[in-house]
Amino acid sequence: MIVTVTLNPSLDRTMEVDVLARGQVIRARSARLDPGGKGVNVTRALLAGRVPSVAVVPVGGPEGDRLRQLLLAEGLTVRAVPVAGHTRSNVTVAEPGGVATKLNEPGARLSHGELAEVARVVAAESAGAGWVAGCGSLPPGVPDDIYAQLCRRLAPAGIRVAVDSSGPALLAALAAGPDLVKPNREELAEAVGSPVGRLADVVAAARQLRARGARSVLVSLGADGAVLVDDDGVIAGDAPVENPKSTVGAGDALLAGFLAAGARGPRALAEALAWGAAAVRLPASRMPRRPDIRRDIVRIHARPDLDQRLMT
Ligand SMILES: Nc1ncnc2c1ncn2[C@@H]1O[C@H](COP(=O)(O)OP(=O)(O)OP(=O)(O)O)[C@@H](O)[C@H]1O
Ligand SMILES: O=P(O)(O)OC[C@@]1(O)O[C@H](CO)[C@@H](O)[C@@H]1O
Repeated sequence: MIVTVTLNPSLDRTMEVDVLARGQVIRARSARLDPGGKGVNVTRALLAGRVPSVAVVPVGGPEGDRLRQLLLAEGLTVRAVPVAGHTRSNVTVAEPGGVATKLNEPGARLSHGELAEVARVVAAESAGAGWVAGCGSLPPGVPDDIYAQLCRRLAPAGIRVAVDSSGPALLAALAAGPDLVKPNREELAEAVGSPVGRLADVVAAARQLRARGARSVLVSLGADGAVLVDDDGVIAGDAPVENPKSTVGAGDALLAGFLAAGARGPRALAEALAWGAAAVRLPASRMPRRPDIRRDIVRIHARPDLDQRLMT
């Protein structure tokens, strides 16, 4: 069982346009609504891969009701904690070739009591779970060390914690020794305070995160694939996609695939890359189902070329 915690879930509205031009009225070719938020997407991907998972989310207002309905319609197991603020709506403007521009709201403030209730539900759901994944940005009112608190609370029970976040929330989590963190290239650069232009920079930065407390670091690198730095060393890989449709949620699918495959070694990295690539071939933040996943396109590099310059 994998429990996901999304403190700042969203309704994700995606509009397809020919070209995004600032200051213009742009007529969208199509619009769709998906349930969103990083942990929510991880549970959606796990469900599609038939891996048991439950999503814990605060929900509020008509937007929160809609989010809950969409999740239930997809067949997710959801523990929705009612809150006073309204669940946010995030907008993606999708251009041809998989170029996505995202506008993410800050999200509704969570009160101290609401956060305590979410924590109570997470603790209850986590009993017997293999992993708890804390994913995404923090809404107003939530302290930066919330993921660190999660690690400290669950570690004594032998429950492993994965954190996919950015900025101060990621930095604070490191100090509590998460079993896994999944930064993308920008989040990694921000965490170490220097750019990562080559694979060698990625590896050095990932080692820094390990030195600060993370057990394993899975870095997602867009079209450049992903790198895993853990107790066993460094492995990298990629899975080329010719016609990317949408990269939104690809990092969540990657994390889901990694956890589903045991979160260690080349097999888990390969599965992660297969799930990430499959998400990129689908529109908006649709999560891949089993038939969408192609393992034959994955390339694993046990001894990656560290001089390699990153493309994306
Ligand atoms: N253009 C692409 N071609 C092939 N694979 C891709 C491409 N873009 C992303 N991927 C796959 O998806 C994974 C996640 O992508 P990325 O690094 O953009 O994650 P992210 O920024 O965390 O995404 P999100 O926050 O939207 O979930 C990559 O590690 C890779 O496996
Ligand atoms: O604002 P955050 O929490 O960083 O990211 C939220 C979000 O952009 O992430 C998901 C894709 O990974 C989307 O479903 C959602 O809109």
